[in-house]
Amino acid sequence: MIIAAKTHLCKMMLVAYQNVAADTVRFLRGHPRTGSVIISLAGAGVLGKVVLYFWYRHLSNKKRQDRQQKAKANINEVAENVAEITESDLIVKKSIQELRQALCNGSLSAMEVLMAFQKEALKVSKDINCVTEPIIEAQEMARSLDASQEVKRLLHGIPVSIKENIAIAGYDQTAGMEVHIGNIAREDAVLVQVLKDHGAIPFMRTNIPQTMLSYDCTNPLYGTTFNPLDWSRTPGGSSTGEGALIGGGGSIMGIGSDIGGSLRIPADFCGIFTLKPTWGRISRKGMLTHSKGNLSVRPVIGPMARDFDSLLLLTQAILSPNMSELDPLVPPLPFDVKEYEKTSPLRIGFYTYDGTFQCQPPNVRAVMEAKAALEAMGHEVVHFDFPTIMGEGFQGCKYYAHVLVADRLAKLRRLLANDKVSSGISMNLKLGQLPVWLCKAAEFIIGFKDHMLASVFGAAVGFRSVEEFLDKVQDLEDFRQRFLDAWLHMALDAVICPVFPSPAPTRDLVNMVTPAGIYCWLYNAVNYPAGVVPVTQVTKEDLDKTFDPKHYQPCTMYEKILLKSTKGSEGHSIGVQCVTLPYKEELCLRVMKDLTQALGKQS
Ligand SMILES: CCCCCC/C=C\CCCCCCCC(=O)NCCO
Repeated sequence: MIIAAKTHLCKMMLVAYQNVAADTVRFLRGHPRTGSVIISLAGAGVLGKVVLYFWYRHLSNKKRQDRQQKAKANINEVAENVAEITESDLIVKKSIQELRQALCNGSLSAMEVLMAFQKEALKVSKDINCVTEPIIEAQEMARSLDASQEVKRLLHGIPVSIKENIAIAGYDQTAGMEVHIGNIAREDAVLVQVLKDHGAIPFMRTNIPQTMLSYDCTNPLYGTTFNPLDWSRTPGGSSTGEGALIGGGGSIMGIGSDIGGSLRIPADFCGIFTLKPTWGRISRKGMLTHSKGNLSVRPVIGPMARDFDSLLLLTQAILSPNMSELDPLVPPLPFDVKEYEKTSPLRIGFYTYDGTFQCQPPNVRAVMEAKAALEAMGHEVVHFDFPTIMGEGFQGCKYYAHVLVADRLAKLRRLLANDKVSSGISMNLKLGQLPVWLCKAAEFIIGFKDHMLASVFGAAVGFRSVEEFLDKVQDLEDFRQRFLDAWLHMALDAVICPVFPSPAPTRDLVNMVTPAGIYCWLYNAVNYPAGVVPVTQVTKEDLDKTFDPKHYQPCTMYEKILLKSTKGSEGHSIGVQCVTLPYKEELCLRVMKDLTQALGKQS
C-alpha cells in the first residue's frame, strides 16, 4: 500500500513538473527579452556557485597546507634540537620507578629525559605517523623544572603525550577537520593543568581519526597512523596516536578520550594499558567533542600507559584534590589509596560472549587465562551471563548507538561540508542520509538473517520527534538499572570480558566492522569504569583453531569480515577489560594490578 501511494505521488509530481516546464517555455517564447535576462541571471547564478565551490576548496586546501607546514616546522625544530642526542633508548627503556628515582636524585635532568623521549617519539612517528606535532613549550618547562629547588612532585620531569582533541594553550584542536583549524585554545585543559602541577611535561600531540568516530586513523590534515606491531593493521581509534606512540615505545604515558571504546580499543590493539573512568570523575574541560549537547551519551578523558605502574602513577596524579578545585563540576573524589591497597578476595564475573559477536579463539583464550590468573591470586571467578541472556547487552548497546547518532550525524555532515572526508567516517555519513523508510525496511528484512547488521540500520533512522528521542533515552536508563540489578544480584565486585571479538583488523577492513566495538560500548552505555590489560599474543594454535570450523564458525557478515582480517595476525597482542561499578576506579586498578602480577607482567 505504501509503495502504491509513493508511486502515485511520484506520478503526480512528474505531471506537475511537466506543466510548469511547458508554461515556462510558452512564457519565454512570448517575452524573448525577459527570457534572455532570466537565462543570463540563471547562468550567472550557476557559474557563481561553481566559482564559489572551487574558491572554498582552494581556501580550505590552503588552510590545511598552512597548518601542516606549521606542524612540520615544529617537528623540524625539535628534530634538529635532539639530533645530537645518543643512546636515548637507554633512558626511554627505563622503568617508571627507575626514571622517577633518577629524576628525583638528580642523576638525570628533566631536560635529558625530555630530549630522549622527543628523539624516540619522532623516530617512532617517522615510521607510523602517530605524532601530529611536538609541544614546543616542553623545553622551557624542563628548563624551569631543572632550575627549581622545589620538592619533587609525583610526575616530576616525566614526559606525557596528549591526544589532539585535548586543549594545550596556543594550539588548535582539530580532530582532523578543516573547520576547527585555527581555533586556538587560550588555556590548557584542566587535566593538562593538573598534570603540569605534578611536574609532568606534556611533550607531544598525537593523531586521531577525522571526527573521532572511527577505529581507524586517517584524516586529511595529519594523514594515516599505522599500528606499531604490524603496519597493515589498524592501531584502533580514536586515541590512535596515543596507543601507537606508547605501544611503539615513544612515550611512557598519555591522555586519550573514549565515548565508544576510544581508549580501550587502541590500548588493546597496541598492547598497552588504559583506564576508561566513570563519566564525571575526571574533568572534561578543554576536550573537543562533537556530542556535547547529548547528555545521555558522554565522552570521558582517561589515562593510557606502557605498563601498569605507569598507569597507576598517572591515574593517581590525575585524581588529585586540585582537579576539583580547578573544575568544581568534578566531584571531590581524590584517589583513595586505602581502597586500592585492600587485599580481600573478590568475586569477579566473566564472559566470553555478549550475544552479539562471537569472539575468536585467541580472544576467548585471553579471558580464560585472565580468569585462571585471578583465581590463582585467590579470587572467585564466576560466569556472568547477563549480557548474553535475552540479548540484554545487545539491547542496551542498540539504545546507546541509536542515541549516540540521534541526529543521523547531521552535525558532522555540516562541519565537513567544505572538507575532504576520510574513509573512516564517510560510510556512516552516507548511511545517515538514506531515507528513513529505507533504513527501517533494511532493519526489518536484514533482521531475519543478521541481527547485528540490522541494528546499524536501526540506529541510522534517527528520531521523528522529541518524544521518540526521550523514550529511547528512557529505554537506555531502564537498561542501566537492569544491568545494575543483575550485577548486584550476583554480588559481583568486578567483571572481566573481551575488549574486541578479534585481533586488530587490517586497515582495509576495519571501517566495515565498526559495530565490533560493542564489547566496549556496553560500559559506555552503563557508565562503568573499564580498564584494559594486555594478556596474551595470538599463537599459531589460535589461528589453526580460528580457521577450523570445529572450533569457530562465523555466522554474520561482520564475523566473516573479521575472520578474513585475522589471517596473519600471529604475535598480535590481545587484552581483556576489567570492569567495576561506577566511581570504583581504585578497585578496577586493583583487579588490573592482580591480573598483571599473576600474569608475571609487572614492570
Ligand atoms: C547515521 C549513522 C549510523 C551509524 C551507526 C553506527 C553506530 C554507531 C557508530 C559508533 C561508533 C563509535 C566510535 C566511538 C569512538 C570513540 O570512542 N570516540 C571517542 C571520542 O572522544
